[in-house]
Amino acid sequence: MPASAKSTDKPTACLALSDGTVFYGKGFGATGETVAELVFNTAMTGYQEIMTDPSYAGQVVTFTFPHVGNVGVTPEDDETATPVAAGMVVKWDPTEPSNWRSTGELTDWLLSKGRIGIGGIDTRRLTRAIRQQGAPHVALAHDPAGKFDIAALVAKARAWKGLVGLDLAKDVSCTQSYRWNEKTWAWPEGYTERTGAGLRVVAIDYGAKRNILRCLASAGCDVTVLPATATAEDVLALNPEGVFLSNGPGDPAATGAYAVPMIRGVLDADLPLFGICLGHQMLALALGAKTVKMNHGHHGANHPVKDLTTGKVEITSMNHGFTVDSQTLPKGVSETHVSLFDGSNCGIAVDGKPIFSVQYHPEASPGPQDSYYLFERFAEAIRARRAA
Ligand SMILES: NC(=O)CC[C@H](N)C(=O)O
Repeated sequence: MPASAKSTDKPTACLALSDGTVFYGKGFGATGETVAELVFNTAMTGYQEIMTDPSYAGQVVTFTFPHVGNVGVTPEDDETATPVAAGMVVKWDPTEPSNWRSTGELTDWLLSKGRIGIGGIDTRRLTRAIRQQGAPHVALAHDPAGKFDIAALVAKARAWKGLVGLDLAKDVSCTQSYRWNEKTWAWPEGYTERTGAGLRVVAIDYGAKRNILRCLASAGCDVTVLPATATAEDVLALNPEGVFLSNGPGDPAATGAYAVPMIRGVLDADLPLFGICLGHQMLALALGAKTVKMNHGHHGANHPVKDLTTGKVEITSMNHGFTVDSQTLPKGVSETHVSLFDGSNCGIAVDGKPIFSVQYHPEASPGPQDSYYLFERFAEAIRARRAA
Protein backbone atom coordinates (compact mmCIF):
# COMPACT_ATOMS: atom_id res chain seq x y z
CA MET A 1 0.00 0.00 0.00
CA PRO A 2 2.41 2.73 -1.10
CA ALA A 3 1.27 6.13 0.11
CA SER A 4 2.75 9.38 1.26
CA ALA A 5 1.83 12.02 3.79
CA LYS A 6 2.89 15.61 3.06
CA SER A 7 3.34 17.37 6.36
CA THR A 8 5.69 20.32 6.02
CA ASP A 9 6.53 22.84 3.26
CA LYS A 10 9.80 21.21 2.35
CA PRO A 11 10.43 17.76 3.73
CA THR A 12 13.87 17.40 5.24
CA ALA A 13 13.24 13.97 6.73
CA CYS A 14 11.32 10.87 5.79
CA LEU A 15 10.24 7.63 7.37
CA ALA A 16 9.96 4.64 5.04
CA LEU A 17 8.08 1.55 6.25
CA SER A 18 8.91 -1.89 4.94
CA ASP A 19 5.46 -2.11 3.28
CA GLY A 20 6.38 0.88 1.10
CA THR A 21 4.44 3.53 3.03
CA VAL A 22 6.43 6.77 3.28
CA PHE A 23 5.89 9.66 5.71
CA TYR A 24 7.56 13.00 4.99
CA GLY A 25 8.33 15.59 7.65
CA LYS A 26 10.81 18.06 9.07
CA GLY A 27 14.07 16.66 10.38
CA PHE A 28 15.72 17.66 13.63
CA GLY A 29 18.68 16.37 15.63
CA ALA A 30 21.32 14.40 13.76
CA THR A 31 21.36 13.95 9.98
CA GLY A 32 21.82 10.63 8.20
CA GLU A 33 19.89 7.36 8.22
CA THR A 34 18.89 4.69 10.68
CA VAL A 35 17.09 1.36 10.30
CA ALA A 36 15.05 -0.07 13.18
CA GLU A 37 11.74 -1.41 14.42
CA LEU A 38 9.06 1.28 14.88
CA VAL A 39 6.98 1.33 18.07
CA PHE A 40 4.54 3.87 19.49
CA ASN A 41 4.65 5.17 23.04
CA THR A 42 1.49 6.67 24.55
CA ALA A 43 3.09 8.44 27.56
CA MET A 44 2.19 12.12 27.90
CA THR A 45 5.44 12.96 29.69
CA GLY A 46 9.01 11.72 29.86
CA TYR A 47 10.27 11.82 26.26
CA GLN A 48 13.84 12.20 27.51
CA GLU A 49 13.57 9.21 29.82
CA ILE A 50 12.04 7.22 26.96
CA MET A 51 14.80 8.16 24.49
CA THR A 52 17.48 7.22 27.03
CA ASP A 53 15.86 3.94 28.17
CA PRO A 54 18.37 1.29 27.01
CA SER A 55 15.49 -1.11 26.33
CA TYR A 56 14.71 0.95 23.19
CA ALA A 57 17.93 -0.06 21.42
CA GLY A 58 17.06 -1.06 17.86
CA GLN A 59 13.78 0.88 17.93
CA VAL A 60 12.50 4.22 16.64
CA VAL A 61 9.81 5.66 18.91
CA THR A 62 6.75 7.49 17.65
CA PHE A 63 5.09 9.58 20.35
CA THR A 64 1.29 9.65 20.26
CA PHE A 65 1.28 12.72 22.56
CA PRO A 66 1.73 15.73 20.25
CA HIS A 67 3.67 18.14 22.49
CA VAL A 68 7.17 16.76 22.57
CA GLY A 69 10.10 19.01 23.47
CA ASN A 70 7.99 21.54 25.39
CA VAL A 71 9.74 20.97 28.74
CA GLY A 72 13.24 20.86 27.26
CA VAL A 73 15.89 18.51 28.61
CA THR A 74 18.02 18.19 31.74
CA PRO A 75 20.94 15.83 32.36
CA GLU A 76 19.16 14.83 35.59
CA ASP A 77 16.55 12.95 33.55
CA ASP A 78 18.87 10.79 31.44
CA GLU A 79 18.27 7.11 32.16
CA THR A 80 21.67 6.30 30.67
CA ALA A 81 24.59 8.32 29.29
CA THR A 82 23.64 8.08 25.61
CA PRO A 83 20.13 7.92 24.19
CA VAL A 84 19.58 4.44 23.02
CA ALA A 85 16.41 4.70 20.94
CA ALA A 86 17.46 4.91 17.29
CA GLY A 87 15.26 7.93 16.56
CA MET A 88 12.03 9.78 17.34
CA VAL A 89 8.86 10.59 15.43
CA VAL A 90 6.59 13.44 16.60
CA LYS A 91 3.48 15.21 15.43
CA TRP A 92 4.57 18.80 15.97
CA ASP A 93 8.02 20.25 15.56
CA PRO A 94 9.52 20.65 19.05
CA THR A 95 8.67 24.03 20.57
CA GLU A 96 10.68 26.32 22.89
CA PRO A 97 11.11 24.66 26.28
CA SER A 98 9.31 26.04 29.30
CA ASN A 99 10.26 24.36 32.56
CA TRP A 100 12.34 25.43 35.56
CA ARG A 101 14.42 22.25 35.40
CA SER A 102 15.25 22.60 31.70
CA THR A 103 18.88 23.24 30.76
CA GLY A 104 18.52 22.95 26.98
CA GLU A 105 16.40 22.20 23.93
CA LEU A 106 15.42 18.74 22.78
CA THR A 107 16.61 19.41 19.21
CA ASP A 108 20.15 20.41 20.31
CA TRP A 109 20.26 17.53 22.77
CA LEU A 110 19.23 15.03 20.09
CA LEU A 111 21.89 16.41 17.73
CA SER A 112 24.58 16.19 20.43
CA LYS A 113 23.60 12.55 21.00
CA GLY A 114 23.66 11.66 17.29
CA ARG A 115 20.01 10.67 17.03
CA ILE A 116 17.50 11.56 14.29
CA GLY A 117 14.09 13.17 14.87
CA ILE A 118 11.24 13.77 12.42
CA GLY A 119 8.39 16.23 13.10
CA GLY A 120 5.16 17.06 11.32
CA ILE A 121 4.04 13.44 11.07
CA ASP A 122 0.43 12.25 11.22
CA THR A 123 1.19 10.13 14.28
CA ARG A 124 -2.44 8.93 14.54
CA ARG A 125 -2.27 7.40 11.09
CA LEU A 126 1.17 5.99 11.80
CA THR A 127 0.02 4.50 15.12
CA ARG A 128 -2.98 2.87 13.43
CA ALA A 129 -0.61 1.35 10.87
CA ILE A 130 1.59 -0.05 13.68
CA ARG A 131 -1.44 -1.52 15.47
CA GLN A 132 -2.73 -3.13 12.27
CA GLN A 133 0.44 -4.57 10.80
CA GLY A 134 2.51 -5.03 13.96
CA ALA A 135 5.66 -3.05 14.76
CA PRO A 136 7.11 -2.48 11.25
CA HIS A 137 10.74 -2.27 10.21
CA VAL A 138 11.56 1.27 9.05
CA ALA A 139 14.30 3.45 7.61
CA LEU A 140 14.39 7.00 9.03
CA ALA A 141 16.39 9.58 7.06
CA HIS A 142 17.22 13.24 7.74
CA ASP A 143 18.79 15.35 5.01
CA PRO A 144 18.56 19.19 5.14
CA ALA A 145 18.77 19.20 1.31
CA GLY A 146 15.69 16.97 1.18
CA LYS A 147 17.21 14.39 -1.17
CA PHE A 148 15.87 10.90 -0.50
CA ASP A 149 16.22 7.66 -2.42
CA ILE A 150 12.88 6.23 -1.34
CA ALA A 151 13.29 2.88 -3.11
CA ALA A 152 16.64 2.35 -1.37
CA LEU A 153 15.20 3.31 2.03
CA VAL A 154 12.28 0.90 1.65
CA ALA A 155 14.72 -1.81 0.56
CA LYS A 156 16.86 -1.17 3.67
CA ALA A 157 13.79 -1.39 5.92
CA ARG A 158 12.84 -4.69 4.22
CA ALA A 159 16.34 -6.11 4.47
CA TRP A 160 16.65 -5.41 8.22
CA LYS A 161 16.37 -8.69 10.12
CA GLY A 162 14.48 -7.33 13.12
CA LEU A 163 14.64 -7.89 16.85
CA VAL A 164 13.66 -11.58 16.99
CA GLY A 165 16.81 -13.52 17.83
CA LEU A 166 18.78 -10.32 18.40
CA ASP A 167 20.87 -9.98 21.57
CA LEU A 168 21.38 -6.28 22.31
CA ALA A 169 21.86 -6.40 26.07
CA LYS A 170 25.61 -6.99 25.74
CA ASP A 171 25.90 -3.80 23.63
CA VAL A 172 24.25 -1.50 26.17
CA SER A 173 25.49 -3.12 29.39
CA CYS A 174 28.28 -1.60 31.46
CA THR A 175 31.72 -3.10 30.82
CA GLN A 176 32.96 -2.88 34.41
CA SER A 177 31.31 -3.33 37.76
CA TYR A 178 30.46 -0.27 39.87
CA ARG A 179 28.71 0.67 43.13
CA TRP A 180 25.42 2.62 43.19
CA ASN A 181 23.97 4.47 46.19
CA GLU A 182 22.14 7.46 44.65
CA LYS A 183 18.50 7.61 45.74
CA THR A 184 15.42 8.81 43.85
CA TRP A 185 14.91 12.52 43.13
CA ALA A 186 13.02 14.55 45.74
CA TRP A 187 12.18 18.22 45.99
CA PRO A 188 13.96 20.43 46.99
CA GLU A 189 17.23 18.52 47.46
CA GLY A 190 17.20 16.55 44.17
CA TYR A 191 19.30 13.38 44.20
CA THR A 192 20.96 12.36 47.48
CA GLU A 193 23.14 9.42 48.47
CA ARG A 194 22.15 6.52 50.69
CA THR A 195 24.54 6.22 53.63
CA GLY A 196 25.39 3.56 56.20
CA ALA A 197 25.39 -0.19 55.90
CA GLY A 198 22.83 -1.35 53.38
CA LEU A 199 21.41 -4.59 52.04
CA ARG A 200 24.06 -6.15 49.81
CA VAL A 201 22.47 -6.42 46.38
CA VAL A 202 24.08 -7.39 43.08
CA ALA A 203 22.27 -5.91 40.08
CA ILE A 204 22.93 -7.37 36.63
CA ASP A 205 22.96 -4.63 34.00
CA TYR A 206 21.27 -5.78 30.79
CA GLY A 207 20.61 -2.11 29.97
CA ALA A 208 19.52 -0.85 33.39
CA LYS A 209 17.68 2.44 33.76
CA ARG A 210 19.27 4.63 36.41
CA ASN A 211 16.00 5.13 38.24
CA ILE A 212 15.78 1.39 38.91
CA LEU A 213 19.14 1.56 40.70
CA ARG A 214 17.93 4.68 42.55
CA CYS A 215 14.76 2.87 43.68
CA LEU A 216 16.89 -0.01 45.00
CA ALA A 217 19.09 2.49 46.90
CA SER A 218 16.02 4.29 48.29
CA ALA A 219 14.69 0.93 49.52
CA GLY A 220 17.96 0.50 51.50
CA CYS A 221 20.10 -1.50 49.10
CA ASP A 222 23.86 -1.07 48.72
CA VAL A 223 24.04 -1.96 45.03
CA THR A 224 26.96 -3.43 43.11
CA VAL A 225 26.25 -3.45 39.37
CA LEU A 226 27.78 -6.22 37.22
CA PRO A 227 27.95 -6.48 33.40
CA ALA A 228 25.41 -8.59 31.51
CA THR A 229 27.85 -11.44 30.95
CA ALA A 230 28.64 -11.94 34.65
CA THR A 231 28.52 -15.60 35.66
CA ALA A 232 26.85 -17.07 38.74
CA GLU A 233 30.34 -17.43 40.25
CA ASP A 234 31.01 -13.69 39.69
CA VAL A 235 27.72 -12.84 41.37
CA LEU A 236 28.07 -15.19 44.33
CA ALA A 237 31.71 -14.15 44.92
CA LEU A 238 30.34 -10.80 46.11
CA ASN A 239 28.35 -12.58 48.81
CA PRO A 240 25.08 -10.82 47.95
CA GLU A 241 21.96 -10.97 50.11
CA GLY A 242 19.77 -10.39 47.05
CA VAL A 243 20.14 -10.36 43.26
CA PHE A 244 18.41 -8.03 40.83
CA LEU A 245 17.95 -8.59 37.05
CA SER A 246 17.47 -5.38 35.05
CA ASN A 247 15.45 -4.35 32.03
CA GLY A 248 17.15 -4.35 28.63
CA PRO A 249 16.73 -4.40 24.85
CA GLY A 250 16.39 -7.16 22.29
CA ASP A 251 15.03 -10.70 22.35
CA PRO A 252 15.11 -12.33 25.81
CA ALA A 253 15.61 -15.76 24.21
CA ALA A 254 18.83 -14.51 22.55
CA THR A 255 20.12 -12.82 25.68
CA GLY A 256 19.18 -15.86 27.71
CA ALA A 257 22.10 -17.75 26.16
CA TYR A 258 24.38 -16.33 28.84
CA ALA A 259 21.83 -14.96 31.31
CA VAL A 260 19.91 -18.21 31.86
CA PRO A 261 22.92 -20.25 33.14
CA MET A 262 23.83 -17.38 35.47
CA ILE A 263 20.25 -17.09 36.77
CA ARG A 264 20.02 -20.87 37.32
CA GLY A 265 23.24 -20.73 39.35
CA VAL A 266 21.81 -17.93 41.48
CA LEU A 267 18.49 -19.80 41.90
CA ASP A 268 20.46 -22.74 43.29
CA ALA A 269 21.90 -20.39 45.94
CA ASP A 270 18.32 -19.67 47.08
CA LEU A 271 18.71 -15.89 47.44
CA PRO A 272 15.92 -13.29 47.16
CA LEU A 273 15.72 -12.42 43.47
CA PHE A 274 13.83 -9.62 41.70
CA GLY A 275 13.60 -8.98 37.94
CA ILE A 276 12.15 -6.20 35.83
CA CYS A 277 11.07 -6.48 32.17
CA LEU A 278 13.94 -8.22 30.32
CA GLY A 279 15.02 -9.48 33.78
CA HIS A 280 11.47 -10.83 34.24
CA GLN A 281 11.51 -12.55 30.86
CA MET A 282 14.90 -14.13 31.50
CA LEU A 283 13.90 -15.35 34.96
CA ALA A 284 10.88 -17.00 33.28
CA LEU A 285 13.19 -18.61 30.71
CA ALA A 286 15.53 -19.82 33.46
CA LEU A 287 12.55 -21.40 35.23
CA GLY A 288 11.59 -23.23 32.04
CA ALA A 289 8.89 -20.97 30.50
CA LYS A 290 8.88 -19.47 26.99
CA THR A 291 8.76 -15.92 25.62
CA VAL A 292 7.09 -14.76 22.40
CA LYS A 293 7.12 -11.59 20.26
CA MET A 294 4.01 -9.42 20.56
CA ASN A 295 2.21 -7.69 17.67
CA HIS A 296 3.08 -4.13 18.66
CA GLY A 297 4.03 -4.49 22.31
CA HIS A 298 3.22 -2.25 25.26
CA HIS A 299 4.87 1.16 25.45
CA GLY A 300 3.27 3.81 27.64
CA ALA A 301 2.68 5.13 31.12
CA ASN A 302 -0.98 4.27 31.76
CA HIS A 303 -1.19 0.48 31.55
CA PRO A 304 -3.53 -1.09 34.14
CA VAL A 305 -2.16 -4.24 35.74
CA LYS A 306 -3.94 -6.46 38.25
CA ASP A 307 -2.02 -7.92 41.18
CA LEU A 308 -3.63 -11.36 41.37
CA THR A 309 -2.48 -11.91 44.95
CA THR A 310 -4.24 -8.79 46.34
CA GLY A 311 -6.81 -8.01 43.63
CA LYS A 312 -5.44 -4.47 43.51
CA VAL A 313 -5.01 -2.64 40.20
CA GLU A 314 -1.84 -0.63 39.54
CA ILE A 315 -1.37 1.91 36.78
CA THR A 316 2.04 1.11 35.34
CA SER A 317 4.73 2.22 32.97
CA MET A 318 5.44 -0.31 30.20
CA ASN A 319 8.01 -0.86 27.50
CA HIS A 320 8.18 -4.33 26.04
CA GLY A 321 7.75 -6.07 22.70
CA PHE A 322 8.19 -9.64 23.93
CA THR A 323 6.09 -11.36 26.56
CA VAL A 324 6.19 -14.43 28.79
CA ASP A 325 3.70 -17.07 27.62
CA SER A 326 1.88 -17.79 30.89
CA GLN A 327 0.69 -21.16 29.51
CA THR A 328 4.30 -22.33 29.64
CA LEU A 329 4.97 -21.50 33.31
CA PRO A 330 6.12 -24.69 35.06
CA LYS A 331 4.61 -26.14 38.22
CA GLY A 332 5.75 -24.21 41.26
CA VAL A 333 5.80 -20.88 39.42
CA SER A 334 2.68 -18.69 39.65
CA GLU A 335 1.39 -15.83 37.56
CA THR A 336 1.12 -12.90 40.00
CA HIS A 337 0.19 -9.97 37.73
CA VAL A 338 -1.79 -9.66 34.51
CA SER A 339 -2.38 -6.84 32.00
CA LEU A 340 -5.93 -5.52 32.03
CA PHE A 341 -5.45 -4.34 28.42
CA ASP A 342 -4.90 -7.75 26.84
CA GLY A 343 -4.56 -10.34 29.62
CA SER A 344 -0.85 -10.88 28.93
CA ASN A 345 1.49 -11.94 31.72
CA CYS A 346 2.83 -9.11 33.88
CA GLY A 347 4.46 -10.90 36.80
CA ILE A 348 5.56 -14.27 38.18
CA ALA A 349 6.79 -15.67 41.50
CA VAL A 350 8.31 -18.95 42.61
CA ASP A 351 5.82 -20.39 45.08
CA GLY A 352 6.85 -19.90 48.69
CA LYS A 353 10.11 -18.11 47.85
CA PRO A 354 11.13 -14.43 47.57
CA ILE A 355 11.87 -14.91 43.86
CA PHE A 356 9.66 -12.70 41.71
CA SER A 357 9.62 -10.45 38.68
CA VAL A 358 7.37 -8.06 36.77
CA GLN A 359 7.02 -7.22 33.09
CA TYR A 360 6.36 -3.53 33.71
CA HIS A 361 8.48 -0.70 35.14
CA PRO A 362 7.90 -0.06 38.87
CA GLU A 363 10.66 2.59 38.81
CA ALA A 364 8.40 4.85 36.70
CA SER A 365 10.56 7.52 34.99
CA PRO A 366 8.41 8.19 33.16
CA GLY A 367 5.16 7.07 34.66
CA PRO A 368 3.17 6.44 37.81
CA GLN A 369 4.74 5.30 41.07
CA ASP A 370 2.00 2.83 42.10
CA SER A 371 4.36 -0.13 41.87
CA TYR A 372 7.25 1.17 43.99
CA TYR A 373 6.12 -1.31 46.69
CA LEU A 374 7.94 -4.05 44.74
CA PHE A 375 11.33 -2.55 45.66
CA GLU A 376 10.28 -2.53 49.30
CA ARG A 377 9.02 -6.12 48.99
CA PHE A 378 12.47 -7.14 47.72
CA ALA A 379 14.24 -5.26 50.54
CA GLU A 380 11.85 -6.78 53.11
CA ALA A 381 12.61 -10.28 51.77
CA ILE A 382 16.33 -9.64 52.27
CA ARG A 383 15.75 -8.34 55.83
CA ALA A 384 13.57 -11.36 56.63
CA ARG A 385 16.30 -13.71 55.43
CA ARG A 386 18.85 -11.85 57.59
CA ALA A 387 16.60 -12.19 60.62
CA ALA A 388 15.93 -15.91 60.04
N1 LIG B 1 12.02 -2.85 28.92
C1 LIG B 1 12.54 -4.06 28.70
O1 LIG B 1 13.33 -4.58 29.49
C2 LIG B 1 12.19 -4.73 27.39
C3 LIG B 1 12.45 -6.19 27.34
C4 LIG B 1 12.49 -6.77 25.93
N2 LIG B 1 13.57 -6.20 25.18
C5 LIG B 1 11.16 -6.55 25.24
O2 LIG B 1 11.08 -5.73 24.34
O3 LIG B 1 10.18 -7.16 25.58
